[in-house]
Amino acid sequence: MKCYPVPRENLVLSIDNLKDDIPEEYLSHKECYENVIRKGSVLYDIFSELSKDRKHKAHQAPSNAYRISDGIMQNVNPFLLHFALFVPAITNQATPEQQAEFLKHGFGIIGTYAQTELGHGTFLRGLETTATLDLETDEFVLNSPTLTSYKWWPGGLGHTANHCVVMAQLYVKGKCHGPHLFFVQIRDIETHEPLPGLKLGEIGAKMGFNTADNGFLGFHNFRIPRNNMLMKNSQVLKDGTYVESKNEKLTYGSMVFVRVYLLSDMAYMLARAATISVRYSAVRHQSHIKPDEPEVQILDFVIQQHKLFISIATSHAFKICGLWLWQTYSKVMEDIGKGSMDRLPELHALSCCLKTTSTRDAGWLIEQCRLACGGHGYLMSSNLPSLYTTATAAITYEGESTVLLLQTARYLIKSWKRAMEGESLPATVSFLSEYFNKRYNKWENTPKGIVDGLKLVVAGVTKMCAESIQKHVSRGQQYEEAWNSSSVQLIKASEAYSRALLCEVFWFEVDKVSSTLSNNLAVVLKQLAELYITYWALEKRGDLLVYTTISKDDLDKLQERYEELLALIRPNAVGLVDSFDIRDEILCSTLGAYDGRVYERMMEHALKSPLNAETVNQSFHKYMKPVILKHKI
Ligand SMILES: CCCCCCCCCCCCCCCCCCCC(=O)SCCNC(=O)CCNC(=O)[C@H](O)C(C)(C)COP(=O)(O)OP(=O)(O)OC[C@H]1O[C@@H](n2cnc3c(N)ncnc32)[C@H](O)[C@@H]1OP(=O)(O)O
Ligand SMILES: Cc1cc2nc3c(=O)[nH]c(=O)nc-3n(C[C@H](O)[C@H](O)[C@H](O)COP(=O)(O)OP(=O)(O)OC[C@H]3O[C@@H](n4cnc5c(N)ncnc54)[C@H](O)[C@@H]3O)c2cc1C
Repeated sequence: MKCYPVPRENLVLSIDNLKDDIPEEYLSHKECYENVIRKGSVLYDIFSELSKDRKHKAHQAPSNAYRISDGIMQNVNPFLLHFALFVPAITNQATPEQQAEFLKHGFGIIGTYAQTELGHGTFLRGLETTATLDLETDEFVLNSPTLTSYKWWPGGLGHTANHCVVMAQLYVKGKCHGPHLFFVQIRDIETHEPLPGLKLGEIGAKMGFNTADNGFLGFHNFRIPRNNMLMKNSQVLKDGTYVESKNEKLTYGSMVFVRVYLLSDMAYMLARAATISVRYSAVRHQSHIKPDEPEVQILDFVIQQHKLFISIATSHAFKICGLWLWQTYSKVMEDIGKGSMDRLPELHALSCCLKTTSTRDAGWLIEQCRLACGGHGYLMSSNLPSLYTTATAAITYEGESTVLLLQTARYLIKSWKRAMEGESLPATVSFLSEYFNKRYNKWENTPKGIVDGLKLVVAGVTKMCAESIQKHVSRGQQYEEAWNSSSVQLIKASEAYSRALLCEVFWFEVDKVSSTLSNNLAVVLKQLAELYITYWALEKRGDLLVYTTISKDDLDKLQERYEELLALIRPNAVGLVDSFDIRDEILCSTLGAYDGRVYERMMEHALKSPLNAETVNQSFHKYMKPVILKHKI
């Protein structure tokens, strides 16, 4: 076995057979997959060696290896689900004995997380795949009773994984106990052939994520040992006794893990887009500001700064909030390990709204970065289109955004009711109890004043939702109907909550560490945090006018301060994206390379197009010429 030393960027990126002769965009769907498996297998080999001396920890922060693969597999790593969900699901949901058994082959197995079905993605209690206990043989029999019950979407399922964790409805002695997780081998380790009783395949081309190998899987009387049900939280004994979990939602823990991660993931996606677009904007000269002076860097247009600097600030906001949320997650997981689940609802609510806001913001901000680069941003070689399609997939996967915001709203409404009954609330929602005391406080045009104002918006909108639900109930609707009738406002409450959280955590975490930083760094970080908060105060000025005492004059002053901040950040803009420290081989962009040789790189890349291999394409003689000659006058 060829052994690699600990991979560092320069080592991994120096491995020759990890480079592409032909840009990925010129390969077929099948060639793309084969190419990414070729490269992914080299990386998988390196990580396997690296990880041999490390036990699979339940919740390990993403190593920078995850980032290196971004440069090598510009689209998506088909092994990603193995690391992102398959292993965490086992370490999070299986007993220690099961973990030892299922993970004994280490990286000898490649897994995925098979939960979504053709007919159900959001409503997990509606999943149709069944796992029925056979007492006589001490096995579960897995079945896909309908076409809609086929697993559909799991990454790596089509042709890569040989194992998966399957979410299926547990049936014991004729009784359904709801969705549970099962460890299932789906392909022969040696031949990679699908095991008998399975129908496996790939779901076809997508708008992006095309090397993720998302697949489908159908079961026909497929048998697994009873011990293959992940039994950390609930158990099925040999005699068929079902032992309930202390909290049935613990089964959903793997999804919380990824949602928490995605905040940091989006920070990195945005850092790449900001690096590309800001560097390009420093190179690109176009038009004049003063008619009698040369064409300017487009970065000198204030509106260009308005489009781009929010992405720099947002990347830092997501990074800092991602660390904060990760610490919360780790603490809650530790508490659960000690038997306390008190903070699980709070963690679920936080992860739902922050995952949604970070993925949505990453999507539209990356698109804004692309548009700010004009036509050249539309080239695949800029890497902005791929960043966009990869980031926006996250708005849907791991919990569709609308659905997750409604989950957070559920928590806000519960918290509001507790606040109105005088109960004490967790720190992340305690502001709800202070609404009536602070509603008419004098507005302060400071970052803290804005954060307080955004919290008043959350409380005010939540109050309005609670009143709306009550109104519908008093008119005869059931609670669930009243909830549905109020859902437009409920989404608004969650969105406001998420924004207030991001502003608060960003500002106070930066403020907290600023005394430990060099003065220059502290100044610039605070400028970014203030820019972020002021940007969103201006974006949400309508809500602030309704729920706080902010005045038109205050808003005018905020607009002035915002424009001052753009000017203050302008001299450091290129330095700020350089400080993301993303090397060219990972940035993969003709527009964003560190040396600024944009036009030369664009031409070099264009000449790699297969169409440029000859001056006259054969289609001229085969198709065009006969028509031209026929109609030639
Ligand atoms: C090469 C080296 C790599 C190294 C990598 C390292 C890791 C990097 C990872 C980061 C990148 C990740 C990239 C991933 C790529 C793609 C992955 C995509 C995977 C998927 O998409 S998996 C499938 C995801 N599917 C979902 O999220 C489904 C969403 N639906 C649900 O969650 C539930 O159905 C829903 C909507 C919550 C409703 O469930 P239901 O049972 O109906 O719940 P109720 O609404 O009735 O509420 C009941 C009650 O339960 C609470 N609840 C619900 N969910 C949870 C939860 N997850 N945790 C805790 N509590 C939960 C809810 O709050 C309610 O509580 P009440 O007290 O209010 O009753
Ligand atoms: C790129 C990608 C990778 C994926 N990888 C995986 C994977 O590895 N493993 C896996 O198991 N799954 C995976 N998924 C599936 C993903 O988790 C689901 O697509 C997601 O959970 C949404 O479910 P759905 O697509 O069935 O949409 P549905 O649940 O059908 O929702 C469709 C729309 O209906 C509305 N809606 C649904 N429920 C409600 C509600 N309660 N209230 C209000 N509106 C509602 C929402 O607007 C929603 O957008 C992946 C998906 C994508 C796009």
